[in-house]
Parts: sequence; structure tokens; C-alpha cells
Amino acid sequence: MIHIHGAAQIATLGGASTKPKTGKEMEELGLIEDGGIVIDDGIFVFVGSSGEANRYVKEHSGDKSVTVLSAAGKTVTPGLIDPHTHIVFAGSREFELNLRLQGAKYLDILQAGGGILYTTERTREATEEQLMAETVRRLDRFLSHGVTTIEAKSGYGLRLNDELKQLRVARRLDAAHPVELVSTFMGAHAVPAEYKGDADAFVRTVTEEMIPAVAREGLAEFCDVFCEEGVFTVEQSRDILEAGKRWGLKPKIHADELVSCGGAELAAQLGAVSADHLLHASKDGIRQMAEQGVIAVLLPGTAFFLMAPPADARAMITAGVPVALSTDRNPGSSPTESLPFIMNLACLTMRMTPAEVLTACTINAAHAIGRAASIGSIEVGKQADLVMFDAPNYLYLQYHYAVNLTDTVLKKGDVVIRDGKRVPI
Ligand SMILES: N=CN[C@@H](CCC(=O)O)C(=O)O
Ligand SMILES: [Zn+2]
Repeated sequence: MIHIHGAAQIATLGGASTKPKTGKEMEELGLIEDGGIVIDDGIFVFVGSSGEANRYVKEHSGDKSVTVLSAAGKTVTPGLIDPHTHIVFAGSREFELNLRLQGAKYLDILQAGGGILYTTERTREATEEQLMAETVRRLDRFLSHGVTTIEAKSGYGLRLNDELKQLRVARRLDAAHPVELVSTFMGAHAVPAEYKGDADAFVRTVTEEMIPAVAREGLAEFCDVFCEEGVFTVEQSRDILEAGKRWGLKPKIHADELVSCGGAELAAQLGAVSADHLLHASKDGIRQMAEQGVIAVLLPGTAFFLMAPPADARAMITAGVPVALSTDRNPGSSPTESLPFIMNLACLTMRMTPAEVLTACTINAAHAIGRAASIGSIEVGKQADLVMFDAPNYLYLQYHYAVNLTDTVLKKGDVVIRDGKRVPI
């Protein structure tokens, strides 16, 4: 049994496990001052005031050993969840920053054979073991920033065996590392060089060969596509996501990132779980997303790193679209594992409030990866994933910005970070 007591503040995020929070609900954090939490067998068994938690432990601990953790002066939140990463890849692309500073556009670099295609070459060359080793270092950094679950996309293989290789690495890491991974197949991330620009032929390979193989091996829960002018059209994206649906993969979509091209509308028509990026989503697309309950996964770090204006989060929240946030961890447009810094950016560049930001990185992010029944809030019966931040209240997380305030992290009831340091389990 674990007994956490004396928390300055607990943000429970309770009451939204069946439906993501929208509009004003995103401001409701379920705060408890001077709070206590009891965990048994990796599950939250009590959440309330410190006094009540003491009584619960006295009455229920029996002959169990009790580990007591003080949370004095700390803010406790659910383990942070990152619902959009491209974490399994080889190499890095720091040289692209210089090109972009000189005026090169992200898509020009891709169309000249760099960008995603450069990382594809490195990833194809790498063995499963090499990919494991590179990815573990990124997962360690995520964990040290309070992130206990991430979504992980393929999309740097762009041919069957290398897509499977990326997804198998994600599956092995999910079993081996404290950070939990939820996999998405994204074979349609770019048209690989060997197709010489014939995107239709590549789409046939994705729909007829890759999706069935991924589904047969049970390697992914979601299917994603880079729907963008110059990458995959709305029609090609629809074919891919419908094929995914036929094979039991739930649709997600990279939509309207660089230009407005109908990605938000497509997400609504297909009943996608989420539409991500949305910097150029149309008003009508946002309205349709709200009607269909499509979650907007916003990536303000990508806008920041590409030096572009961010998505209109306020318009989406006002329209009733549930909003989640993510790092978009990838080697080109967002090389960071600091979800807390992304939260700062959401607040300071998109004017999301500190409460909306916390909702977006916990319960709404859990919905965006189909895990809201088990994670995303501190509620009795849920998996005991939580973070203690070195902060007197949740507002402070967006105020003392760009530093890592993570003090303690619990994953499935195991203490994996204490005093900012990794605890071997
Ligand atoms: N936009 C497409 N895919 C990634 C970037 C991948 C890369 O540049 O390697 C994204 O979500 O930003
Ligand atoms: Zn992405």
C-alpha cells in the first residue's frame, strides 16, 4: 500500500471518463487542498483530504506494509499523457534548423528528399535493437518530465518490414519501460522515394498490404495519415483511413497543418478519434468536429519550432471541440520530450488557461488514445499513474515556465521518479 499525504493541491480531473471535457468543463479540475491518496496493488483506492486518507489507511491496511510519501508543498496531478508522438526512429536532423532559418520551408525539404524521407533512410538502416536503444533514451526523458503514457506512430519505415519493425519496437518498449505506449500505424507519412511520386500506387500498397499485415499481427490500435497539400490528398487519406477501419484500426489524422485542405472536415465525416495539428482548420471543419465529438490534438511546440502561428485553440474550445495537447515528438518539426514546456506554450501562445492545459494533457489526452477508462484522472479504481510537481498549486506550472518541476512520478503504483531522480523497479 502507498499513502501519499499532505499534498498542497491534488488536481483529480475526475468525472470525465466516459466523455472528454469540452468548453467550460475544461476548467474543472476537481481540486482538493491538503489532499491524501491511497494506492493498493497499482490502483487508486482512496482520494480525498489528508485526514480522511489517514483514517482510510488505519482502517484498511491490515498487515500490509505501507509506504508513506509526503507531498507537502507539492501539486499532484494524473500522470501526463502525450497522445501524438513519432518516437521510434533513428538519427536526428539538427542541420535542417539552419536550412529553415535561411528560409527553406518544411515541405520543400521533404520534397527535396530530406525531412521525413531522410529519417526513413536512417530508420530503414537501423536494427530493432538500435531503434530500441535510441527510443529508450527518449522515453526516459519523457518520464523525467512526468509523462507516463504516450501514443507512438510508425511512419519512418514506409515499406512493410520497416513499418512492422517500428511497431514491434514500440510493443517491446511498452512491456519493458515504465512509460506505457499505445501504437498507431502511419505508413502514409510520406511517399517513399522508390514510388517516384506515384502516391496512388503507394496508397494501394498501404491499404492492400501494410494495413492487413499490421492488423493481423495486432501491432496497432489506430491508423493515421499525413493529409496535406503535396503529401496525401483528402481522397487518398479517406481510402487509407477507411481501409484501416475495415481492419479494426481507429482513424486519426494529421490535418490542415500547413494549409487548409479539408482535413478537419474529413475527420468529422469519418468519425475520427482525433484530428491533429489543425493550424489552418476551417471554421466549418471546426464546427463539424464539434458535432461529431472529434478531439483536436494541438501541437503548439511544432508551430513554435516551425516558426508558424499556432492553432486557434480558443475557437475550438468555444465551438465545443474537446482539446488535447501533445509534444508531437519527432526528429524534424518537434524534437522535444518536454510536455510541460508544450503546456507552457499552449498557455502563452494559444491563451489556453492553466486549467484547460491540464485537462488537455490528462483526461482529454486519455480519450484521444482510447484509454480514458483506466488513466487520465486520479479516481478510485483507476490505474495509479500520478505526478507530484514542485509547485504549490496548478497555476504555478504555467508560471514558472520552461523548467522541469517534476519531483515524483508513480506508474501503475510504482515509484519510478523520486526527488527528480529515476528509481529502479
Ligand atoms: N507532419 C507530419 N509529421 C510530423 C513530422 C515528422 C518529421 O518531420 O519527421 C509532424 O506531425 O509534425
Ligand atoms: Zn505528427
